Amino acid sequence: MEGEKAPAVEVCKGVNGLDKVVLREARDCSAEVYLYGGHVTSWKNDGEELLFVSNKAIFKPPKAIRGGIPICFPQFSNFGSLEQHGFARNKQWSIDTDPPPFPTVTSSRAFVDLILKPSEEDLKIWPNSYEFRLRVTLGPGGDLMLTSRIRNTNTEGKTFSFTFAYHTYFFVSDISEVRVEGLETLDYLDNLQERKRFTEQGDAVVFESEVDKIYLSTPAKLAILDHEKKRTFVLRKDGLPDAVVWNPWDKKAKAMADFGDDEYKHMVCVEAAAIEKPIELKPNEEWTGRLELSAVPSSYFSGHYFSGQLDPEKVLQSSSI
Ligand SMILES: O=P(O)(O)OC[C@H]1O[C@@H](O)[C@H](O)[C@@H](O)[C@@H]1O
Repeated sequence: MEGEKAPAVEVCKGVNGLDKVVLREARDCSAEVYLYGGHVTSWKNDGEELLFVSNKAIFKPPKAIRGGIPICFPQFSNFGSLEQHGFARNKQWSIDTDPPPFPTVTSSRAFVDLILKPSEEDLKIWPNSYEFRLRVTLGPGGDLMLTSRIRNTNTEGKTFSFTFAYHTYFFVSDISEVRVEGLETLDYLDNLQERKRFTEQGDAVVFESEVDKIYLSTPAKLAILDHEKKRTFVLRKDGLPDAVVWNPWDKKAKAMADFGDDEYKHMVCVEAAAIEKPIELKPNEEWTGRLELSAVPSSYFSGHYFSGQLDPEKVLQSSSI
């Protein structure tokens, strides 16, 4: 007997009674988005979790959820006077029931539109009116797409600028066997060395200790290869020139209250971002930043991955941004 099919979009309660939206697609693919933070906390293909969320994550305002995809807006890190990574990740978002049309049509039914607007209190901290619309879509093949549209709704002719990141925590089986490709030969600012500028020397980014770097002017496509799982995450991004790579390693892990001591072994943050050149919006102007994630089997060739290049066969199988 066939059971009742679960809905493609369902609004329900998550941890601590917080509202969340569950998106479902065929083959046990799903995603979960909390209205608190407009925060994606789960993305599964074939029932397997692809994002990292800490066992110690605190699902309670005002602390941002540790893991998943926090949204950093209107400030990345401490690049300004606002709180670390801005306030969007610890605000209550709403479901946008009537979003303006999207230029690209999706064949997916599994999507949700969220919106964040400033309250009177928020305006005291950052005196700018804006509408931040976030669409989260789960594609029919299990890909996850996030589209942010930020509009300046200041009425007094005031331009504002902001920095931004999709602070994505990927689940990996063993960080010491992970490599990030697409960033080789690029310049980066090293957060561990007073944000001095260096040029990446390795043929990929690998992890043997704490890493906290902001790569500049990065390509639209990046890959994270998980050797043990033989899985590659492909990131495609648009409007987001920079990419942050972060793993806290053992010492910083111990210092974080909402992160397990050994959990650094099972996560890596690769964050599609706009940091070096802040986005400037005149009144009524809108900016769009898109991230598309897919998980594909890794290609293996004579004991080595195709270094520096993604396997075109595999990459072409997933839809383009
Ligand atoms: O603890 P938070 O505020 O979520 O930040 C986590 C990390 O986020 C990364 O994006 C930063 O580059 C790191 O410097 C920071 O430690």
